[in-house]
Amino acid sequence: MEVYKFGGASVKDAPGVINLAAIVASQEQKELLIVVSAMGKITNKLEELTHAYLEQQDNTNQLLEEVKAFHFNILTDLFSDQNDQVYNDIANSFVEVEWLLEEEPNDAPDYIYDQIVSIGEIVSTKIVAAYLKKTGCNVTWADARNFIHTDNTYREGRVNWEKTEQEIFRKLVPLLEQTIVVTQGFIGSTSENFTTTLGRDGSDYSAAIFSACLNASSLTIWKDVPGVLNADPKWFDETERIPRLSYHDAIELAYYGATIIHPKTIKPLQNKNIPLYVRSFLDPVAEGTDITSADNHLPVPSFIFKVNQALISIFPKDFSFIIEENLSDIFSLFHKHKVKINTMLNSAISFSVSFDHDPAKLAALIADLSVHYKVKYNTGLELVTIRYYNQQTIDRVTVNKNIILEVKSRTTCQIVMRDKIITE
Ligand SMILES: Nc1ncnc2c1ncn2[C@@H]1O[C@H](COP(=O)(O)OP(=O)(O)O)[C@@H](O)[C@H]1O
Ligand SMILES: N[C@@H](CC(=O)OP(=O)(O)O)C(=O)O
Repeated sequence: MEVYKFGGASVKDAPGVINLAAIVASQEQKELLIVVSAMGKITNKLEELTHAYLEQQDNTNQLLEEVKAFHFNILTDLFSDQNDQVYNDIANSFVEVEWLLEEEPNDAPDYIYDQIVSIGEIVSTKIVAAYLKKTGCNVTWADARNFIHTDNTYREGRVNWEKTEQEIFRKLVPLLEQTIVVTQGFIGSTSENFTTTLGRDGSDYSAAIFSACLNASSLTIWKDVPGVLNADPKWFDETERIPRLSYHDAIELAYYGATIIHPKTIKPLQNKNIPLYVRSFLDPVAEGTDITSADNHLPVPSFIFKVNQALISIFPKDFSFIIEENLSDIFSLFHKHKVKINTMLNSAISFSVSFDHDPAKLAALIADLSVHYKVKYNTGLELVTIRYYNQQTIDRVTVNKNIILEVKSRTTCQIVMRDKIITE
C-alpha cells in the first residue's frame, strides 16, 4: 500500500491533471491512495471569498463565480462531452456554499471559513477522480471527512487519532483492496460531522495521517521541484538537491520554515518508520529526496528565508532583570494572540522575539505587553536560518545587511537582519 500526495501546483490546470493520470498509470499495479489538494491557488481565492462574505461585500458572488469558472474551464479541457456526469457533479458540489452565502454570516468566522474553503479540495478530487476514471483507471472518490476526525478547532483541527485510525481501518482499507482511492488533503470533520481544516498547507499532513494509519510502505509527495533543495529556489539561485535526509533534519527544516513540507508531516511517518519520498511531478522518474530514519546528515548547509518579520524587544518598566515570572507572563501573551515565535533571545534586561508580521496581531500584542513592559519594535525585517552553518555561509547571506539579532546553536544559526542603507 502506497500513498501519493499531489498539491495545488501539480493540478493547477488541465495538463496538470493529465500529468497526474500519467504518473498514476505507470504505478497502477499497486494498492494506492491518492491525496489531492485544491487546484492551483484556489484556497487563496476561497479565503478571499470567505472574507468578502464575512464583511458582506458586494463582490462575494462574483468571487464565487470566478472560483466556479476556474474549475469549469479545466473541465472543458478534460471532458469534451458536455453531458458528462462530472459537470453536474461539480455544479452540485458548489450548491452548499451557494446556500451558505445566501444567509447572513451568523456563525463563528473560523467555522464559516472551513465550510467555504474546504470546497476547493472537494471539487479538485472530484475532477481528478472523474478524469482517472475516463482514462480507464479503476478508481473511487472518497470523502476524507469520513476518515479524518478532529476536534472543533476550526481552521486548525486537532486530529483524533484513535477514531481516525479506526475509521480508516474499517472503511478505507477494504476499499483500497478493490480500487485506487482519490481523497482530499487538508480537510476533516468534527464528531458532529461539521467540516474542519487542518491549517494552511495541511495536505502533506493529511497524507502523513493516512499513511501512518494505513501502515503504508511509503508516502510520495509530488512537487514542482526536483526534491528537497538546500534552499527555496524562489529565493536562491544556486540550489542543490539533497538526495537523502533523516527525519530529524527534515523536521528541523520544516520547523524553521522550509515550505516544501508541512511541519506536522514528518512525525506520524517517523513514528511508523514510513519513508517519505519527495519527487518532481515534472520528471517523475528522476531521483528526488528520500526522507528516512537513516542518520544522513545534511551534506550541505541549508538556508531558510522568511521575509516580513517583526522584532519586538521587551523590557521590564523598572529596568529590572527579566526573570522566569516575566517570561511566563510574556509567553502567555504570545499564546493568547496566536503569535508563533520564530526566534528569541534573552538578555539580562530585555527579551527579543521575531515573528511573521501581522499588523493586527502586532498591535494587539504590543497593547497587552505594554501594560507591564516597555516595548520597542521593528518591522520589515528578514530572517535567515542556516542549518549546518559556518562563517562563510553567514557572510554569504549577510552581504549588504545590518544584523539585528543573531542566535546560534551547534547546528543552527538564525539571523534577523535588514537591508543596509547604502549612500553613494
Ligand atoms: N528547501 C526547499 N527545497 C525545495 N523547495 C522548496 C524549499 N523550500 C521551499 N520550497 C518551495 O516549496 C515549493 C513546493 O511546495 P508547495 O508550493 O507547498 O507545493 P504543493 O502546493 O504542490 O504541495 C517549491 O516550489 C519551492 O518554491
Ligand atoms: N489547499 C490547501 C491545503 C494544501 O496543503 O495545499 P497545497 O498542497 O497546495 O500546499 C492550502 O492551500 O492551504
